Amino acid sequence: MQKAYQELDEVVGRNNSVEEFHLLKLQLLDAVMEEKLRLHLALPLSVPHISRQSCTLGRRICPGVPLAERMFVFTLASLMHSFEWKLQDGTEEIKKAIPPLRPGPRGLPVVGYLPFLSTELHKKFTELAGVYGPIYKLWLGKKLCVVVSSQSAAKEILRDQDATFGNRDAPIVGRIISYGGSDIAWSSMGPAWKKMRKDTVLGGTDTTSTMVEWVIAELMQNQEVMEKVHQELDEVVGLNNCVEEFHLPRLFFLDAVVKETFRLHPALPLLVPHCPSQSCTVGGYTIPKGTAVFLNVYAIHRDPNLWDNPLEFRPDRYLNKQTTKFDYSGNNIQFLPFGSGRRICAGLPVAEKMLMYQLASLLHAFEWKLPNDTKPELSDKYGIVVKVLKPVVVIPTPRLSNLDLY
Ligand code: HEM
Repeated sequence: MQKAYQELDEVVGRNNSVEEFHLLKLQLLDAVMEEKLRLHLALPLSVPHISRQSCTLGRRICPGVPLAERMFVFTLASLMHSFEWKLQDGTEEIKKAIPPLRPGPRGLPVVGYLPFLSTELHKKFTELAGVYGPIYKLWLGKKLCVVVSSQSAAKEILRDQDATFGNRDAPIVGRIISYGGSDIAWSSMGPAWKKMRKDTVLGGTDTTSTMVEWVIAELMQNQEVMEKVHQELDEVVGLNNCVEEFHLPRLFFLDAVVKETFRLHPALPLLVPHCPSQSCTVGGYTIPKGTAVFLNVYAIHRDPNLWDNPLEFRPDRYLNKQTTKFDYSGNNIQFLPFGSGRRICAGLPVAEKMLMYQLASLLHAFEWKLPNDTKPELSDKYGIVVKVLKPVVVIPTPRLSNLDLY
C-alpha cells in the first residue's frame, strides 16, 4: 500500500488529478492488478465452451480486455491518489487464509483408518508417507492424527514449537501404541508430570532388553563387526579383567554398533504421540489443537536423503569425525531413538549406561554362535516396543582365560 501511494505521488503528484497518460507509468499498480487477477479470478472456471469440432484455442477470449484493463487501473489509481484508506474502527485485520491440513488416506465412517492398520504400524505409516508426503492426516476412530516423517517437520515440532507439542493424548491412540503402561508417558505437562518424571523407573527394562537382543541379532548377521567389537574389548578391557564402568567411555566402536542398531531398529519408532496445546502450523500445514501427532522416527532413520545406504548396517558412519555429530540428546533431528525436547526419554542416561554395560560384559565374556543351520531373523513385530520377531537363540562359549572371572 505504501509503495503504491509513493508511486502515485511520484508519477501524478499531489497537485494534479490522475489522467489517462499517467496510467502507462504506474507499473506497480499494474503489477498489483495482475497479482489480484492471479489470486482472485472473477470467473474462475471461465464461461463453458462447447467444441463442435477439433479446433485451435483462443478465439473466445474476453473482447473487453483493453477497456477493462484501462478502467480497472484508472479507477484504482484515482481512488488511491485522492484518499487514504483504512478499515472501519472495530473491524478486525483481514486474516491470512489458514493453510489446510494435508490430506491423507481415507477411512471408513466412525472407525476411520483403524481397520486398515496392521500390527506393523511404523511400516504402514512409512508406506503412506510415500503416497501422501511427509505430513499427512488420518482418522483413527474419532481421533484426528497427523503423521510426520521428515526431519524438517520433526524439528519444527520437537525443537521450534516444543512447548506447544509437549502434551500427550492417551485415549484411542493409547490402545494402539502404549509405553509399558507408564502413566508418565501419557500425562500432559504440569506439576504432576514434572514430579513423576524425576528418577521413575518405568517401562525402561523392556526397551533396554529388547535393544540388547537387537544388537546381538545384528552382530550375528555381521561377523566382521563382531570381530572388531571383540578386538576393541580385548584392547580396552583385556582378557584378564571384567568390564568395569570406567571402561565404557573408551569403547567407541561398541558405542557406534549400538547407535547403528538404534537407527535401524528404534524401540519406539513413532515415539509416544505428542499433542499440541493449541492449533499451530507445521511445514505450512495446520495442525489443530488436540491432534495426536506421530513422529515417524523409523522413516527419518531410513531416509536416503539423510543417510548413505540407509538399509545397510554400517557402524563406521558414527566414527568419521568429519561427519555430523550423533549422540542421544535429540539435538540432531536426524537421529532420535530417545525422542527430543522436553518430552525426551526420562531414563536416557541410565538406559545408555545399562545398555553399554550389559552388552560389553556379555560380548567380552563370551563367543556367541548361532545353532547349526540357523540364520538370524531381523524382522520386527510391533508391540509396546518393537521387538525381534523370532527370539534370537545363541550359544555362548567362555572366552576369558581365567574362569574365576565368571
Ligand atoms: C533402550 C532404552 C530406551 C529407549 C529406546 C527409550 C525411548 C523412549 C522414547 C522414544 C520416549 C518418548 C519420547 C518422545 O515422545 O519424544 C521415551 C519416553 C520415556 N521413557 Fe524411555 N526409553 C528407554 C529406556 C527408558 C528407561 C530405562 C526409563 C526409566 C528408567 C525410561 C523412562 C521413560 C519415561 C518416564 C518416558 C516418558 C517421558 C515423558 O513423557 O515426559 N525409558 N523413552
